[in-house]
Amino acid sequence: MIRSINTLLVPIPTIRAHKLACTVMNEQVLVLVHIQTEDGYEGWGEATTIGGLSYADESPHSIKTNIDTYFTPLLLKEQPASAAKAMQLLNIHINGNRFAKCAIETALLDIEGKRLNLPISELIGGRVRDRIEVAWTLASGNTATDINEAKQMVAQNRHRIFKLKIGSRPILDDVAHVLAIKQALPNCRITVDVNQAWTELEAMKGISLLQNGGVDLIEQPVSMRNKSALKRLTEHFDVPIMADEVVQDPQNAFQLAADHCADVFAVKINQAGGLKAACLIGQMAHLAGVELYGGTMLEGPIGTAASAHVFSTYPSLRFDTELFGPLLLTEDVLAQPLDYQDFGLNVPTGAGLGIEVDSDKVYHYAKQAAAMLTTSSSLDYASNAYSETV
Ligand SMILES: O=C(O)C[C@H]1C=CC(=O)O1
Ligand SMILES: [Mn+2]
Repeated sequence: MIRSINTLLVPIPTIRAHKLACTVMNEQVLVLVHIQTEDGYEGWGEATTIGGLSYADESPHSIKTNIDTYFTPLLLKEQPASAAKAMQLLNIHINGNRFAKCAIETALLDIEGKRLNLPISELIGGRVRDRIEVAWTLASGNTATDINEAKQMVAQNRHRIFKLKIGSRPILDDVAHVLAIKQALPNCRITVDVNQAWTELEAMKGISLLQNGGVDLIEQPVSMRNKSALKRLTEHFDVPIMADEVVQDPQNAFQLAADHCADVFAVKINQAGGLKAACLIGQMAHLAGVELYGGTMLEGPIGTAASAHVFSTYPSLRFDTELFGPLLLTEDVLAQPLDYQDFGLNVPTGAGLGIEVDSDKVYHYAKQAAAMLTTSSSLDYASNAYSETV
């Protein structure tokens, strides 16, 4: 029996400004879900989004409000006997809200794994790999700083695959920035993420220059609403094109895979609507001949561990992952940090998520953040996220 569900907003500063086409992040707000059962088990889940409402249609505040107002009363009343039954119940009664569903499913699977003494990866299909390679995103906004950062990462055996965030500057400036980095790091794989910023015409020009410069992968160059443009670009260019924002729930991913709108899918557990949904997307993509990349919504360690369990089950992970979220944050919320080594992350092996959350720290941070919110209104919070982009 579920005894309680607590939803906590935990803002954590980033180690440097993280610049995307749609926003500039200086902190990440983790939405943590803490579920306790009558027989003494506890599970943790996490949802994150990027820059308030600037990236997706759920914000940390909407996720918390919707869980507290709609999910929790339903789950406490119906007391579903398993994570699968809980997700079935939520999907019948609650539309959308994929990020919130992901956080709840993670916490319930954490409990189920602990109860059965199995890692989540074994509950959701079975892991086929214990270690995943992890890319780093260079997004300081400055070419020399990015090159320096990348060289340090390589020297420290931290990362050798890099993703560059572009799309907010004129195309030729962005291309010059990317090609300078590619030339400085000839042995590293370089991906660019345009975060939907280009029109199809701009994408034709930008991708052609990037392809000639040896860039390895192009992520979501055009609007997620323009699937046919994505498909045309995929057909036109040799350089692989990756779909990100457009890959949402399994049904929508099914259509994208069937129509081969992209060469690669970036799968994110939040965007998919949960861990099992993300597994389903991975399996479908694989069957349709679409390659896979383990994406991040810049989750903290809880969401990152959950993602690692999912990606460990994929039959193939040709383009590796970008599960670097915890490394972008100035504070950890785990008693022991995740095990990053040799350019990758070891998938936790313990029961459930296989991590131990420092609950005193997390409740303390959430309390501090709530106190700050009562002194500056939540509207200010939203306008801050907006003003950073302009
Ligand atoms: O991929 C995105 O669009 C979002 C996110 C993932 C890595 C990063 O730097 O931003
Ligand atoms: Mn992306």
